[in-house]
Amino acid sequence: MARYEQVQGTVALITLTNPPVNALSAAVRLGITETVTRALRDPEVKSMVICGENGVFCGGADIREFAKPMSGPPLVPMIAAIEEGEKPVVAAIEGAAFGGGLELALGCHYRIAHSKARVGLPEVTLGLLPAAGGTQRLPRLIGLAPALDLITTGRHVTAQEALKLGIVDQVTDQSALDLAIQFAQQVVGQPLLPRKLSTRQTPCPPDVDGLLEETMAQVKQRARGAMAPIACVQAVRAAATLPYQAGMQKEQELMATLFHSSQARAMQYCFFAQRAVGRWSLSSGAHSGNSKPRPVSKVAVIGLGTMGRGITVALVKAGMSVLAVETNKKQLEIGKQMVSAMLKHDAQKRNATPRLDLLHFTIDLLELKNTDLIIEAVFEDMALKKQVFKELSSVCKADAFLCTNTSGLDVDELAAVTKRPELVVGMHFFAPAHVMKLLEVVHGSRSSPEAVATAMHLGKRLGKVSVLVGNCAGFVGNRMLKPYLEQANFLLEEGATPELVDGALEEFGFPMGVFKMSDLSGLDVGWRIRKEAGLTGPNVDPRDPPRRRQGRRYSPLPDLVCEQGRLGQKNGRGWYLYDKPGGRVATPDPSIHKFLEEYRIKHGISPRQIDRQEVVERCLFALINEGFRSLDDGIAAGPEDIDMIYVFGYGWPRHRGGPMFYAGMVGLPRVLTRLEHYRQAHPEVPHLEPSPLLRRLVASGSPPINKWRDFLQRPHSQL
Ligand SMILES: CCCCCCC[C@H](O)CC(=O)SCCNC(=O)CCNC(=O)[C@H](O)C(C)(C)COP(=O)([O-])OP(=O)([O-])OC[C@H]1O[C@@H](n2cnc3c(N)ncnc32)[C@H](O)[C@@H]1OP(=O)([O-])[O-]
Ligand SMILES: NC(=O)c1ccc[n+]([C@@H]2O[C@H](COP(=O)([O-])OP(=O)(O)OC[C@H]3O[C@@H](n4cnc5c(N)ncnc54)[C@H](O)[C@@H]3O)[C@@H](O)[C@H]2O)c1
Repeated sequence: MARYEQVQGTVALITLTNPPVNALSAAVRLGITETVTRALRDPEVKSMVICGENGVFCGGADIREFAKPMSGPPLVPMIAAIEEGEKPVVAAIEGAAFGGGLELALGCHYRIAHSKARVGLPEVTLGLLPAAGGTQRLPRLIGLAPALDLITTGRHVTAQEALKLGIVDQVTDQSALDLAIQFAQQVVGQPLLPRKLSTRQTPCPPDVDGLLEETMAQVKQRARGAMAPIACVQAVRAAATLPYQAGMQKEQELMATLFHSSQARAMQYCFFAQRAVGRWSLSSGAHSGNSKPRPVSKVAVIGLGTMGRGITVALVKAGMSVLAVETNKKQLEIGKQMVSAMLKHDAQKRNATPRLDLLHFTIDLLELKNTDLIIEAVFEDMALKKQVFKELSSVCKADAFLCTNTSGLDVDELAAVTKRPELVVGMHFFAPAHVMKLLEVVHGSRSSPEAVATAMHLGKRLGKVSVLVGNCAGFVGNRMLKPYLEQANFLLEEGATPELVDGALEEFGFPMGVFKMSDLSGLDVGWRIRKEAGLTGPNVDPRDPPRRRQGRRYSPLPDLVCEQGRLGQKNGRGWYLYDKPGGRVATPDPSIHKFLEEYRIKHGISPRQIDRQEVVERCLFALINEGFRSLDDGIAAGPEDIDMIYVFGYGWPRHRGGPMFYAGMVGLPRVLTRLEHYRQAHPEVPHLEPSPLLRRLVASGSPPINKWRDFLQRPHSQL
């Protein structure tokens, strides 16, 4: 797994050969150990170059091995042997050098990178820390502050930035390997000691303690309960305050705690799940391996509201030509100003030029005749969307794909008004669409594999995690959100406050609780949907008691809050009070507390003491329960799809792996028992009735998550 050659007479070339990313499996580590030993012993060899096959240096430790018993030579002594050897070693970095891959390169005495290469220590995103000396060598090389940044965020660094930071010694547009071989010959005989990072002092600012304290405070706030970023700061602190060997000891101790943690398991599950959801399949037998996307170069976006603007920005940033359509000149001008400002702002942050040349604006649908793919983002109104789809079907070229960004309307109903239902799919972006990484691609009953493949591929081009889902009200994400929101409202009725509920959910790891999130989205959005569904407003069945609708318990609290003119952040008053309209700082509002008290008195409810555990269980187990139903209905293909939807679209903390993974961690029998308990206490809430799939899984001994698919009633039936 490591090839050995002698080149240019005196250079030993060691090539890592473990496709696709040359991960440091046991066999690769053995290969490196043996070849380095051979090169050090061979008197003809004066220097060495280490590179990776197929244009990738190394993707780091083999993550798949983490779940198995350790075998093969460990990384730390292997890298130490390279650094301690008395022959210069040059790392030729092409493609990527991540995690253990960069740590291996840091053990080498010199690093040459190709201009397109990227380096980084992303272990923190896997719930770990760089434990092959990365936390000790990188600070010694580039200084305390930049090392803290790189290691606690795990961000990828371009070759140019790596050169600026001093991580690499040279960058080339030509072959990094050729330059490294040349370089390896030139440095023979030069003193090696200064190149051995373990012998250096970490460059530190005068107030080391101040920097470390400040970083720790920031990291804790960002971490939302994740342990790894905190351990990263502790390990890097050791590089600034302890001798190298003691620092290495600290690194190992901290890693030992993280390595077996449930958080690390959750984050590594996310790593593979993110890749697995790209491999979609349909009940027809079509799948990502046998269905080709059609090339798309010209895209149109219909409607430049909140979503249309974000989608347009995302498309332009991906280098695509976009025709943006509005209803009238005034709306078009507003949209144009906003999109241009967003692109300029984004370009400024990246020190780049905004690609305004890719943008075209029109109010004339006839201009769409050459467009390859259209994304509709007009108001959430079925009649309007049908009218738009009918027009699109007649003006666009016959093979153009027609996509809708609807949050939950029936994609089949829209497809039915067109002459090409097979080319209609949902592309459900999340707000803000140029920032959020999730894209739900909705497969209608007549969508062709080519349409699915094209939408999934377009999502990938936009840097999104595309997840294929079936067509039902709310698809997967919003369908599961419904019982979650419902439970939160019930908890308010029963005695909780918005800040108690939000506090519990934020402590769990969400960036914001359900009421803050609703204030941010605008409370009128849900109000409008509930009015249309006949849950509030003039269409309510007059025979329904105030807290019952359509045969089940209903909380009118959100409707009453809207009726008071409290629409959320946009007008400065919602479940919380804001400093100003559009303000972001939420403060608890005594008038909301008073309103809740009066509501309870009016409806004869005696408030109870509600604890955080109940909040988490009622809100999240209800959501998870709906996840099991979505799986059993064939709306979601597998638990990984649901988990990626929640991690990338709804702020589910990655270190808890997603709702379905979390259910497995809590234990399916416990989730079932608690749902049964709450269902008994609230018999009028059908969402709390445990799903048949959950019952089947528990009855079968609660198999691990990767076996759940075997228990589905109708796998993929809606896909
Ligand atoms: C006590 C024990 C002490 C241990 C010491 C630890 C030392 C160290 O600090 C820990 C680490 O290095 S932690 C590691 C730190 N390193 C990282 O976090 C880097 C992780 N990797 C990446 O970020 C990306 O893969 C690249 C950017 C490298 C390539 O991107 P791209 O070109 O878009 O390709 P792609 O689609 O992403 O991947 C292609 C296939 O390769 C697979 N695979 C990839 N890396 C793997 C790995 N390390 N392993 C296994 N497999 C890995 C991937 O799953 C996929 O296969 P699938 O069957 O389809 O699932
Ligand atoms: N806002 C969100 O968080 C969110 C998230 C995901 C999906 N969605 C969905 O995206 C769609 C758009 O939502 P939004 O929040 O951007 O709405 P919005 O009200 O902000 O914008 C809708 C825009 O469509 C324009 N429009 C209306 N009819 C049109 C027509 N015939 N031709 C061209 N333009 C027309 C309007 O002028 C307006 O600018 C909806 O289906 C919504 O459910 C919204």
